[in-house]
Amino acid sequence: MKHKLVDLIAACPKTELHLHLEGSLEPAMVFALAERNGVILPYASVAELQAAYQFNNLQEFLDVYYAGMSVLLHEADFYDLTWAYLQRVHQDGVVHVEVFFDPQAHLERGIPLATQIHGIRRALEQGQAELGISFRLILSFLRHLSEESAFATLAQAEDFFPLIDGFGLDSSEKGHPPEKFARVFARCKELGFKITLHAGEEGPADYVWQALNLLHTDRIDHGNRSLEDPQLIQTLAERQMTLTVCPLSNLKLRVVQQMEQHPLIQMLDSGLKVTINSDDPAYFGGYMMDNYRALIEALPLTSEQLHQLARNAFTGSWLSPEEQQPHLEQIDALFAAFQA
Ligand code: HPA
Ligand SMILES: [Zn+2]
Repeated sequence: MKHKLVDLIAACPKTELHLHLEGSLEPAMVFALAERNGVILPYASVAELQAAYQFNNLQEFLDVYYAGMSVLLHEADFYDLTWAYLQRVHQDGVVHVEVFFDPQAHLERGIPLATQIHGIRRALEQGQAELGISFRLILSFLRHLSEESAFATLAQAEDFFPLIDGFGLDSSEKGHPPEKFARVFARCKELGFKITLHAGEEGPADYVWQALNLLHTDRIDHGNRSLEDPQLIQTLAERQMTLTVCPLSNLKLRVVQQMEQHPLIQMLDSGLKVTINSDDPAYFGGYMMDNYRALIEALPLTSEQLHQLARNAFTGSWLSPEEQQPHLEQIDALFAAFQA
């Protein structure tokens, strides 16, 4: 039975709404780019690097994540990274992606924004043309840095506004609440951009409240700790706020202790609009279908719940209703055929 549900979701068109491009940097590519760019790595082999992928919390992961991206120097590196990701998720039936990149982490290393954006966009446009994968690109601010740094990055991004679809907030959550960035995100919204904020991954439910009511976010990334606050659950459900949940990430970063304990079904039963995403697939053990497979294995998910998850990914995306429609029709037809 479970394998039939896996086959069903595999056949569906899927969208990924929570993906850090730098988190799709596979160990083999770290080594290939290190060699190409003459970067000396503190690891002797792919296996040794992979052995470092044991995390007790978000910060332990972030330390390895920022170290890993030190091999990204040239436009071609950002292109190769993004193109490898698109080719990989094409195999998983992903037809639309809304991906983050972390420009401050590269600017700090002296990599110009133009280098980053042109490499990423070249791959995204090729993915649209050759793989039929539509996309949105989200510039994410690092919350462990200051709001001034975010404002400076926004100023640098001005020349590239036509190439950017929205702004995000990621990195070390605890001690860096959304309110720290209230002014810069107000400016992003004034400029007409969508925003999506990591909140309630490790940080408290109050950070999710701030993201909603103070920053007027268009989406919540993770949001797991919302479940600690019944009033917040009700508000998120009433507003049909999209939550981008990342099951394998949650397991690897110990947001949940076992996949069997993942609160996904509780979230669905509470009326929350949740979606399935891979976050940093090179570090957390898998891409889109690996996340679905792990959930289907561990939880008593019904086909109705999977249908809801598949639809939420599109209705929670920044595609127009007209762009969503054919994908939703295809999903509905696949589930109707399954249930018949
Ligand atoms: O899961 C994450 N949380 C916060 N920051 C991040 N940066 C990359 N991945 C993550
Ligand atoms: Zn994330």
